[in-house]
Amino acid sequence: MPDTPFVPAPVIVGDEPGSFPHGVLAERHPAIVRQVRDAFPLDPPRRHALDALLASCADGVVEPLPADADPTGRDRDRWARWGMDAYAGRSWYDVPWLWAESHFYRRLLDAVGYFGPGAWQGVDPFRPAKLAELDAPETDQELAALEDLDRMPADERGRALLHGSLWGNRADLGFRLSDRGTGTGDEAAALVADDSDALWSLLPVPGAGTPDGGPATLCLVADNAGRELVPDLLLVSHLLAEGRVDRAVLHVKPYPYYVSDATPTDVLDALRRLVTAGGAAAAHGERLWAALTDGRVTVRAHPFSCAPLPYADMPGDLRADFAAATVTVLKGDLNYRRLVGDRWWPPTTSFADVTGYFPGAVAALRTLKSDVVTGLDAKTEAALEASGERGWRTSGTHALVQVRC
Ligand SMILES: O=P(O)(O)OC[C@H]1O[C@](O)(CO)[C@@H](O)[C@@H]1O
Repeated sequence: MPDTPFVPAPVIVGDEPGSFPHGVLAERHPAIVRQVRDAFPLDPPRRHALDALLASCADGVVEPLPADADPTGRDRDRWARWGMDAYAGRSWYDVPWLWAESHFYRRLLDAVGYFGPGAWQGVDPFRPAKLAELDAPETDQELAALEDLDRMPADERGRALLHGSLWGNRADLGFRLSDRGTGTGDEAAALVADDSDALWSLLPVPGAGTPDGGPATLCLVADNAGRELVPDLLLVSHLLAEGRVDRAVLHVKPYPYYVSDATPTDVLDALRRLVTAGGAAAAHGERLWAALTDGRVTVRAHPFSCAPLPYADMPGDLRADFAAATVTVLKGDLNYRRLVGDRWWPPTTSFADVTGYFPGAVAALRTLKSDVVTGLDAKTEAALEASGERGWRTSGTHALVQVRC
């Protein structure tokens, strides 16, 4: 914990035209609604509901969830606890951006009938795009590259797979057998912070023992399905194979979220993709299949994974899960925003300080796709600002590995 309390920076809201958050609310969300409307032969009630959401995105206010928002009413209660009463009736642009974005996805699922009853219950509106990504020829190529990876020394292979998982967050598997993939070329230069040595030291090979001498458990809080989840699974498989972890808990979303976020169904799709790929990819898939079967790997879809709140507000059972892990690795931009708080932190704000509340060791693997960043040294920040690259915070061209032990 920090010795001196730090002053939280302002929470990000999307009220400034021309800003990145404003663009997401004003342009990206309507585009997502149109994409979903075009992807399915939805019936008139659902098309009207999507049109109403489109109108609301343009100039509307946050509305309470309808009485039939979910069959049990439990999700409605959760949203009440998560701030609905405070934000209902206010403009999407005036409430915390994280809250507004998360709520948008909840409304979208309502509009398409995801929570039922009816034929559309449980139909993931983003599934066609997720499956197309898994079936893309690029995925074949990336899985084929695993054959060469298998011939590398284990440490090098581990680093390549870590970078694959990291850059997979840009939907770009990074374990290609080039300088980029192994982190010694362009992609290494694109790292604005790199604590990967600290991460490896938390998960030593057997014999060196875990820091507390007990079995090593990895919590991996996944982000996107498809071409991010595949390298995440490969990394877990590698860590199991090397004995660096004995168990892994994979946290995914309980329902479709932020377009491509992974759900339990997406885990099964990715696993099947590996198992049926043949060669080295299938060996990874089979290892994971066995580990799921005997309980060394478990999948959790905690409701808080779709909460519009920072992890600082996590409930006790989730806190206990993370506390029991040797290290919790959070993937992606959204998880990073929730980990450090979706705030206008000065980039040199200490990552250790802002994550001091998190139970146990924590690592972030993220490409930068929003304004939030912490833990940069002053030299790196100055170089990025001087580079003239306006989008370094938001374009996904830069990445970070940050660890708080
Ligand atoms: O998939 P990731 O890495 O979590 O990124 C999602 C990011 O995309 C956005 O939804 C829009 O760019 C951000 O708000 C969010 O942080």
